[in-house]
Amino acid sequence: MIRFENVGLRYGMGPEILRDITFQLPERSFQFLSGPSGAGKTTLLRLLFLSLKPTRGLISVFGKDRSRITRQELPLLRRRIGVVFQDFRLLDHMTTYENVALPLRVRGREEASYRNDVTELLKWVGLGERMHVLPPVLSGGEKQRAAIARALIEQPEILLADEPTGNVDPPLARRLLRLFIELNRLGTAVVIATHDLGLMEQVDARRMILANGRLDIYD
Ligand SMILES: Nc1ncnc2c1ncn2[C@@H]1O[C@H](COP(=O)(O)OP(=O)(O)OP(=O)(O)O)[C@@H](O)[C@H]1O
Repeated sequence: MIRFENVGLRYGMGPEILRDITFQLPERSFQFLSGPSGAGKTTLLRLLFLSLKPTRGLISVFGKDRSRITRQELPLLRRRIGVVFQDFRLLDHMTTYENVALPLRVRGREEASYRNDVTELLKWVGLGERMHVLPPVLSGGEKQRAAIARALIEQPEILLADEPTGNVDPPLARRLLRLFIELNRLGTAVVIATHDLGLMEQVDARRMILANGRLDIYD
């Protein structure tokens, strides 16, 4: 679904953060992305989410050459990729339910057409009882799950999660991981960026390790 060939990235005139990155993200795959702090994990996720352009190399997304994707085409392609950001990016003045429903509302969908889907998804992530509260009242783990639900509401083909277990205790981290595994079983390709070796040991999945700008892949 996504292919990188000899991709390089630098911010402005700075040093090359990513160098000669080559890998594929197959349909229905499950992979971890790891590496020391500052190695470029978030940067690589931003390239996958089409919010950055590579400074060299080729990226192909759903069969399209990244360099030929127009601004008009971006929203439609991004809808096929769900992202859970490190800082959640929930809107504090909207309830959990409204945050999750927002991508659909923005598209002009009638609430009656999605109310059930949003409610079911919130139950699935364990927030059935918390859907009418505002994010500032949620715990870190609850915010995390709300952000996951929002990323999934449009049934993306790929889910990218940046340190999804960064702020939660080990039992909740295991629960989130089970959620990602279940999602993957249902057909979504999952990429989890994490420092957490313990988390990676719990799943037999491909590991992509970034170090010094390069990517090593362990199947
Ligand atoms: N917008 C930006 N402008 C300039 N440099 C940036 C920008 N974003 C990130 N960097 C630099 O790129 C490098 C990689 O950062 P990135 O956030 O991708 O790493 P990371 O592996 O996700 O780190 P962490 O594990 O700490 O989140 C760092 O040296 C960082 O300072």
